[in-house]
Amino acid sequence: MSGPLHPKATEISFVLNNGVRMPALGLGTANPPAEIGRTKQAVKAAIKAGYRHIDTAWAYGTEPFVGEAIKELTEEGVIKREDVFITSKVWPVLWDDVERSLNESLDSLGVEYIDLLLQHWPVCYAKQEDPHGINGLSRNPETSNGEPNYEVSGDWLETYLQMERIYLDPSDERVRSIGVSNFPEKYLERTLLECAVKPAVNQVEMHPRLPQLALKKYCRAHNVLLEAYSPFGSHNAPNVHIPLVKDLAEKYKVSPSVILNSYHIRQGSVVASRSLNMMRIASNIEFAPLSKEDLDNLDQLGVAQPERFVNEKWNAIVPGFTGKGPSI
Ligand SMILES: NC(=O)C1=CN([C@@H]2O[C@H](COP(=O)(O)OP(=O)(O)OC[C@H]3O[C@@H](n4cnc5c(N)ncnc54)[C@H](OP(=O)(O)O)[C@@H]3O)[C@@H](O)[C@H]2O)C=CC1
Ligand SMILES: O=C1O[C@H](CO)[C@@H](O)[C@@H]1O
Repeated sequence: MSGPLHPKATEISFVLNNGVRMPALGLGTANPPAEIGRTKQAVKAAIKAGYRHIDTAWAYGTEPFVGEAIKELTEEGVIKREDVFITSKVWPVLWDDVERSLNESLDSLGVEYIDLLLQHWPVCYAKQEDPHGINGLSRNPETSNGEPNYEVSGDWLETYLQMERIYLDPSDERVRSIGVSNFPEKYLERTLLECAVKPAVNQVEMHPRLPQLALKKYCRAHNVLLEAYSPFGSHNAPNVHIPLVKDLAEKYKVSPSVILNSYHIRQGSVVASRSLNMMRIASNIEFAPLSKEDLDNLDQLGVAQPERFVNEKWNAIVPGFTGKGPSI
C-alpha cells in the first residue's frame, strides 16, 4: 500500500462567508497581450484536466476566450455552466459604473451570471476613450505628462457600494458573490465598517516572498477568504527557482509550482495560477500536504524582505501596501 492518499488540488474547495463553495485552485487568465489568443485552449485543457475555477477580469481582454471555451465544452457535454466557478473584476476606469463593467463582462463571457465579482483595485481612474483599449476605454489612462490619470474626486468605496446594491437585489441574479482585490487591511476595515455585505474574498499577491502574514491574520479573524494571485511570481515564474521550493518539490515528488499552489491551499486560501502550457496545466492540479514546519519555513522567506512582482503605478499611493512599488 503506497503512502496516504490525498486529494488533488482540483478536488479541494472552500465555503465562502455567504455559503457559496469556491474551488481552491483557479486558472488565471491575465495573459500577456501577445498570448491572449492561446487563452481558449488553455481554459479548455484546464477544465478537461479537472479545474473548475477560472479567474478573469474586465481588464484582461480574455473574457471572450474564456466564454468560448466554456461554451464549447458545454456543447460537448464535458461540463454544465453551474460546474464552473467564474471570477471577474471591475477595473478602476469603471469605478463608478459597475453596471457597465458587469454587463460587458457577462456579454464577453456569454453567461447569465458570474460566481464572484471583485473590485479589482481600490483606485478611481478617469475615463479616457481609447479605440485600442478595453471596450473603447483606456485601461491605464495617463495625463498629458504621462502620469496616471486618477479621478481625484472619486471615492474607491463607491465601487463596492454599487456591487453591494446589485448583490443584495433579490430580483438580480447576475452575481453570486462579491469581494475585493488588492485591499490592504485599512481598506478592508473601512469596507467592513461602511458596507452591509462583508467581502467574500480578498484577492492579493501572495507567495513565499510576500507571505502577507498580517493580512492573513486579519482576513481569518473577519472570515474573509484570502485568495493568492501571482503565486509563481508572475511572468516567467521566478518563485519556482527558490531553493526551498525546489527542495520541497523533491520531498513531495511534485513540481515546484505544485508546492507554490499547495502553500496556499494547505493554509485554507484559494490560489489563482496561470499557465498556457498544456503539460504544466495538467501537472499543476497536484497537491502536496505540506507540514506546518514546511509552511512556516516558506513564510519566513518573505518576512525580512518582502518582494512584490506585480507593480502598478498606483502601488505607491495605496497605503498599507507591502513590498516595493515602482516608485518606492
Ligand atoms: N487581482 C489582481 O490584481 C491580479 C490577479 N491576477 C490573477 O492571478 C493569476 C496568476 O497570476 P500571474 O501574475 O498570471 O502569474 P503566475 O504567478 O500564476 O505565473 C504565471 C507564469 O508561471 C509560468 N508557469 C506556470 N506553471 C508553471 C510550472 N509548472 N513551471 C514553471 N513555470 C510555470 C507561466 O508560464 P507558462 O504559461 O509558459 O506555463 C507564466 O509565465 C493571473 O493570471 C490573474 O488571473 C494576477 C495579477 C494581479
Ligand atoms: O489583475 C491584474 O493583472 C495584471 C498583472 O498581470 C495587473 O495589472 C492587474 O492587477
